Amino acid sequence: MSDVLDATPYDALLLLSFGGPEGPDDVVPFLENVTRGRGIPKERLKEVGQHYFLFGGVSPINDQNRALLQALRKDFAEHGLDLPVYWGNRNWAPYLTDTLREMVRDGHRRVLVLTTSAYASYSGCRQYRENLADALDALRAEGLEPPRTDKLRHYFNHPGFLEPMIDGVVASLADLPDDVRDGAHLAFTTHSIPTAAADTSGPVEDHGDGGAYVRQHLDTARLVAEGVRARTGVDHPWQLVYQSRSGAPQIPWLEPDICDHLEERHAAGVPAVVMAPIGFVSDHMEVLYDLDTEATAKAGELGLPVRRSATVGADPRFAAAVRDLVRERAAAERGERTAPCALGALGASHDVCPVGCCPARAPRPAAAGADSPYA
Ligand SMILES: CC1=C(CCC(=O)O)c2cc3nc(cc4[nH]c(cc5[nH]c(cc1n2)c(C)c5CCC(=O)O)c(CCC(=O)O)c4C)C(CCC(=O)O)=C3C
Ligand SMILES: [Fe+2]
Repeated sequence: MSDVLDATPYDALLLLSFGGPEGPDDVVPFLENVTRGRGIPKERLKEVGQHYFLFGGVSPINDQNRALLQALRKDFAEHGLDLPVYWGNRNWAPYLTDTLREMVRDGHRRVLVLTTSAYASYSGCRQYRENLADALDALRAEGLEPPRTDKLRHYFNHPGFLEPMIDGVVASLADLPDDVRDGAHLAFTTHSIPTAAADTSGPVEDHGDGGAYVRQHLDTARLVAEGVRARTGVDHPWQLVYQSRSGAPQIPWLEPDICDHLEERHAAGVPAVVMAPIGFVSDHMEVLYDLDTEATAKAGELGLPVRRSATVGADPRFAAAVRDLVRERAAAERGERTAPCALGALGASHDVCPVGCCPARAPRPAAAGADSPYA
């Protein structure tokens, strides 16, 4: 008997991502899409526009998602998982609403959603769910019956997400000069968010003290550091630090920033640092500019050797992890008992975001959660 993976009751997977510009003319409209109603200072927007122009106005994120799409389709086909995979973005073409419309026209009624964000937080989870709700509303307004959408759980602690990052850090360490390698510290980086958003991230019982956002990242960081120690035999000191801060300066965001951290490590006599962007799924613009350009230039001024390790991108192990998450969720929806795969101290996170999970500053409808207005 050939192995067939049952995705029932789901009939399609939607890869839901951020989106990014694909040429100079896209940059300003893209930034307008991202920042609509978010209160980002004009100066910051000009600055971030320059980051994109430095790379010809092209974010690598769309090609990275095309590669992930291919990796998922290949993995599913090779493992008997008959589930078509679609791709839509929050902030740039292919837009989520257009993709969902195509999915409905293709007859899909039960859609499983994979976001390119592994952790809890308003920006990394609920905002995707709000945009999903907007898209479902748009379809309804067009007279189409919106499909039911469910979101895959956070995968920060899935081995298929961790293992490629462990490889990445090991490779970056190997790339450092021999005389500084063993003394290198690891700086695990993620997107800074307002501390108020961090403190209310995840389910209500996790709120306070950085919330699920910080706790999940600390678990990922520890698992990667342990994986690296198992491979190299060296216990590299590590810290979780932040990057890509925006917003008004008087509002507190998570700190320290990677650049301040590099300065502090250098002053403390640390001989080298590997920057590991565990907060991101691919080497997109926040990685290419904020780490490879800005933080690397800062390290250069200090004379501190640094390397930046790779994100998971389209690694086949990540694609296999997605297949595992689909299998697990489909079985759970069918009422079967499953053993969710998750490492670390926190265990597998919830399948359905509960009421009060990662609340917005101004409440808006969100799909694919316990407070969803949709079935
Ligand atoms: C947690 C988080 C993730 C990780 C989870 C996930 O991946 O979703 C993430 C990813 C990304 N963020 C991205 C780009 C931007 N984020 C911005 C602004 C903001 N991000 C925030 C948070 C996050 N962002 C926040 C709290 C803001 C402030 C405004 C607000 O409260 O909404 C801005 C506005 C300008 C600026 O201020 O930087 C831009 C252009 C891109 C695309 C990169 C590319 O093009 O390759 C990606 C993948
Ligand atoms: Fe962002």
